[in-house]
Amino acid sequence: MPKAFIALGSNLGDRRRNIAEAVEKMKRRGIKIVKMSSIIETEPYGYKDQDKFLNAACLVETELSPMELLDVLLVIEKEMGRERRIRWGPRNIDLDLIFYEDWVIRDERLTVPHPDAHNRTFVMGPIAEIEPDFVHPVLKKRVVEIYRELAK
Ligand SMILES: Nc1ncnc2c1ncn2[C@@H]1O[C@H](COP(=O)(O)OP(=O)(O)OP(=O)(O)O)[C@@H](O)[C@H]1O
Ligand SMILES: Nc1nc2c(c(=O)[nH]1)N=C(CO)CN2
Repeated sequence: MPKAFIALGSNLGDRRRNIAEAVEKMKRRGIKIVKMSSIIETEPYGYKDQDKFLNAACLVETELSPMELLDVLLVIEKEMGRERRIRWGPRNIDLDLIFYEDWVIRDERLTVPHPDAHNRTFVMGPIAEIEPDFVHPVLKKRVVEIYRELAK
């Protein structure tokens, strides 16, 4: 079954509960959670004037196509009442599709690998924790190496 990595983030409301709820919702929609990273607290990236985030990542298995998987993630965000206001601003839940197998997708609705993931310690750290040897299909580097370079 195809494998994908999903990054989760929350900086509004009960952050830990929001992450747990999003994971439950993915399971209920038939997405198999193979590995779940630790949940870490991180300083806001991009738009800095906001509260700290909790971030995590999971490795999933799914028969959904990348676009179908994205749609499920967007539905879950919507069900959880997420409102889109500021780019890179506060949110109760953010679900990003980071990798889907070793596919490279450049569609107007979906870019995989996520185009900024390699610049984010809060994405590379959790993925490196669960699957350090996974190779970024564009950069051709292991995620643990990308993470180490970011953390320097
Ligand atoms: N790999 C991806 N994962 C999630 N969304 C994506 C991806 N590639 C493109 N998108 C598109 O991005 C749109 C906006 O996403 P979102 O509001 O979460 O952006 P953001 O969280 O502010 O920024 P970022 O994606 O850089 O974290 C989604 O509706 C989706 O169509
Ligand atoms: N630390 C951290 N910063 C962020 C995050 C996030 O998940 N974690 N998500 C954002 C939305 O794109 C913007 N900034």
